[in-house]
Amino acid sequence: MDQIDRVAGASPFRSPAVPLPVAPLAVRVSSARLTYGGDVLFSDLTLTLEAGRTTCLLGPSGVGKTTLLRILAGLAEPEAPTRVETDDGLPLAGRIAYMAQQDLLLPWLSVLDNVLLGDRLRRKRVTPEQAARAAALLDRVGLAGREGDRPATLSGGQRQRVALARTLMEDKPLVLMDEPFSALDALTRLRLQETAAETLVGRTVLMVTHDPLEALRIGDRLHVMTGRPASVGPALTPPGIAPRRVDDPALLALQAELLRRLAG
Ligand SMILES: Nc1ncnc2c1ncn2[C@@H]1O[C@H](COP(=O)(O)OP(=O)(O)OP(=O)(O)O)[C@@H](O)[C@H]1O
Repeated sequence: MDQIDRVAGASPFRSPAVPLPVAPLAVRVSSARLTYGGDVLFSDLTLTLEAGRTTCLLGPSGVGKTTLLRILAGLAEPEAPTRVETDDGLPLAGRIAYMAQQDLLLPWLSVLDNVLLGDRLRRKRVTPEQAARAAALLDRVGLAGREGDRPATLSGGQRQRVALARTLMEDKPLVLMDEPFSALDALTRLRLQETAAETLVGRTVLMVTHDPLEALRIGDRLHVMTGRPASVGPALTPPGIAPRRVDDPALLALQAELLRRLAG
């Protein structure tokens, strides 16, 4: 219980969240259609991401959650009449931070340089302020002191934390995360849910997860995706502000409802 109380309270990582000035952005995917080899994965699927809110997407393995995320990221090509729209009418390109299921760290770069990868790819000079922010994020994900190490010397969970720090480092209004905490032990997972919730305040986030309690802790809108062709069910909206306590009775009641929806 002590440990649960601790993770339900203040974050044990030392550095404060780094507030980033981005305007909230609402995004809507509608009439989405995608087929793989004649198999209709989804047809006429709609999902709305409210501005500045965290939407969690759950559903059975293989239903199409990653594919939907990849459509938003511009990495999968949907078919007509799919529409991806933003409330400011501007394209999404260049305004997305994407954390894939695989950590996608570059093995020849240090941990710190992997966190700074976005700026490197944009060929921008890394300022001392950015390097300090990257180091602070590594501290927040529990990797202080590992800045100079290569990814190969880290465990799977540590690599996933570097990928999370890299995603949090990106100053983007839309953040897409595909099972970002799946490789972590239970307590680290709870702590990093808090770090993500605190650091992503004000961003529009879509997070895929298989963990109902995780979705209830940090999601504002929870959707279950089911069926073939798949559809996205109505939102479940946990009360209060993320990160919510794991022992909140309201969350436990909603968890039962979520499991019912997952069971179909
Ligand atoms: N590039 C591809 N070519 C052909 N089929 C694909 C491709 N990508 C995904 N699929 C198929 O589409 C379906 C949905 O895959 P997707 O990865 O989106 O599911 P998911 O819900 O994210 O699953 P999981 O929870 O296991 O990650 C699966 O049947 C998968 O085999």
